[in-house]
Amino acid sequence: MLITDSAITLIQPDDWHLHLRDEEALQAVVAHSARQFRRAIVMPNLRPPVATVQEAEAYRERILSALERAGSDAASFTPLMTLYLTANTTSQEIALAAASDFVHAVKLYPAGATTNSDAGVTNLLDQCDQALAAMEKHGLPLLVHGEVTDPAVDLFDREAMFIDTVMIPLRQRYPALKVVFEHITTKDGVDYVMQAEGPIAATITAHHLLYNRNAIFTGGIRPHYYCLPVLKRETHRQALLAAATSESDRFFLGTDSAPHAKGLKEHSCGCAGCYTALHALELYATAFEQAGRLDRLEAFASLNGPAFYGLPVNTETVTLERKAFEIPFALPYGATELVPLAAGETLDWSFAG
Ligand SMILES: NC(=O)N[C@@H](CC(=O)O)C(=O)O
Ligand SMILES: [Zn+2]
Ligand SMILES: [Zn+2]
Repeated sequence: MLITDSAITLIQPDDWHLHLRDEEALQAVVAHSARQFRRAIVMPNLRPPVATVQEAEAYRERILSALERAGSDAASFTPLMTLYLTANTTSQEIALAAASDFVHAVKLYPAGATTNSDAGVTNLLDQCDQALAAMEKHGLPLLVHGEVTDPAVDLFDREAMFIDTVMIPLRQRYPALKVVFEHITTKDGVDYVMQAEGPIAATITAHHLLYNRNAIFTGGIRPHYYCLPVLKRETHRQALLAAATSESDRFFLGTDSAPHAKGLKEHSCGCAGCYTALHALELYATAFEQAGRLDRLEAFASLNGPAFYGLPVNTETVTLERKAFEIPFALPYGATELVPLAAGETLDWSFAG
């Protein structure tokens, strides 16, 4: 990694948690991720979900075709596919996934926890024993949206509650299962991942490193800062920043870039998700610089993820220049528009390729 007053050059990063959607939405966003990242773990929460290896293969083809249509070099971006865990996921399907060279993980959505999670699992340990045992056996990681869905539990406590009621019993029953605690948002999540035994890691988004929950309510309600798990208080943001910039190799980059049409965000019941694929590395660099730890960006963005997934580190490098980047107010999104996170604001870093 090379850091000067005017630029940072690092091994090309990967995005270990990304929503690419499908059809015209996919077409609108895929080139943004391919511009900055070499690979991305692609979330399977389509409608209907990507639940089988065959469906993942077809989705992968659609992603590669969209890239070509967007004029990107399809060989320069590798979508790493995931399966959506359901009560019907069989151990045979897990074996097929593990044997394939393009499915890299299985995603747990607790039913009702987030966007397109209604096909998800209502009771993980009761419903998914065969699949989890097979994943543990084959070394296929489980990616977890770690929030309980009990409406009686306060929205801001759902991640902490998940650790005690699901994560700990899950990892007791399957101690060799590789688990990624996705988009962690709390000090509780950080503390758990830091001290837990066995194969566990966590992704952290740029928005959870940059903002606390006040961002959702600054001078009025700001739907483009609403995502799940929801932004938390400042003490939690500080814990996330400390973890991301720490010596621990258990934390890595996952944007959770989650596009929703402008009209569905600015709505009486607005969708959860922040769009960051356009300017992901600029946002992460801003957060790491604020912490005075730009020197830790490469490990977080480019080294820790491949190590956990057992994949090679990328060979290309990318450069960020210290040059103002004005975030557009809106981007084309099929027949509608997409509002990127922090639209209209200016960042100190620009991606230079
Ligand atoms: N993060 C979000 O707020 N939304 C994601 C789903 C998810 O990752 O939970 C989406 O698909 O829109
Ligand atoms: Zn999620
Ligand atoms: Zn997500």
